[in-house]
Amino acid sequence: MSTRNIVRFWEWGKKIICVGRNYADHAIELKNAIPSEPVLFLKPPSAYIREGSPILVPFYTSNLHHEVELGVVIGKGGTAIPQSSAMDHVAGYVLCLDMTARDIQDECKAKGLPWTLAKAFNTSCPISDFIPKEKIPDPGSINLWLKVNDILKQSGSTSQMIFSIPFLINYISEIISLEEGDLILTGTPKGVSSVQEHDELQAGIDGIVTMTFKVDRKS
Ligand SMILES: CC(=O)CC(=O)C(=O)O
Ligand SMILES: [Mg+2]
Repeated sequence: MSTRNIVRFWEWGKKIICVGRNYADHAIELKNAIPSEPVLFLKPPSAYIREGSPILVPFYTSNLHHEVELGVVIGKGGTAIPQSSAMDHVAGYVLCLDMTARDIQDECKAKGLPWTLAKAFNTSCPISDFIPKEKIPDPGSINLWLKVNDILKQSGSTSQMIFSIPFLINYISEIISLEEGDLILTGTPKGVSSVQEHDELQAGIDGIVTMTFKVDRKS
């Protein structure tokens, strides 16, 4: 691993690779088929925000959704990384929100267009502090939750993921080489819902981290 400080990986401008429909209960709530292979899409590094900065509602949506997800921070790059050594490439984790303009995503799906406008806008990837790998010995068995204005909306265990973290690292790195500082969003459990200007989103991983973000509209 390099001497760069991985705890500020979001400043490096590396890739954000997102996995969709990785929890059957979420695929079902949106009436999507349960995938037999991972569904992948990308966000640009300009999507990152940290606590203290607001989530900005894009002007073109009237249905912005939260999706709480475990993010995997890559510490050592590679291509076609075998599942057996995949966890050696992980530096740590972050809690992430995959903010999604659901109305636009539905339109894109209907027209067979990519999800860029729905998923990749500025502020669409709020993240927590970096969590070193040692703090989560079993990332396949942690509980993620999200509240909107103190009301619990999402609560799910990473044990419900269809594709495990080693499987995803292998699958993604066969297609897109992974680099130090890349982030993989591993999908969201059920309970996604609409957020409005002035809402407060609080999310956490039980016993590990919490984070809070306000929703605002660009003036
Ligand atoms: C339907 C989606 O938006 C897929 C997605 O991002 C997920 O986490 O699942
Ligand atoms: Mg998602």
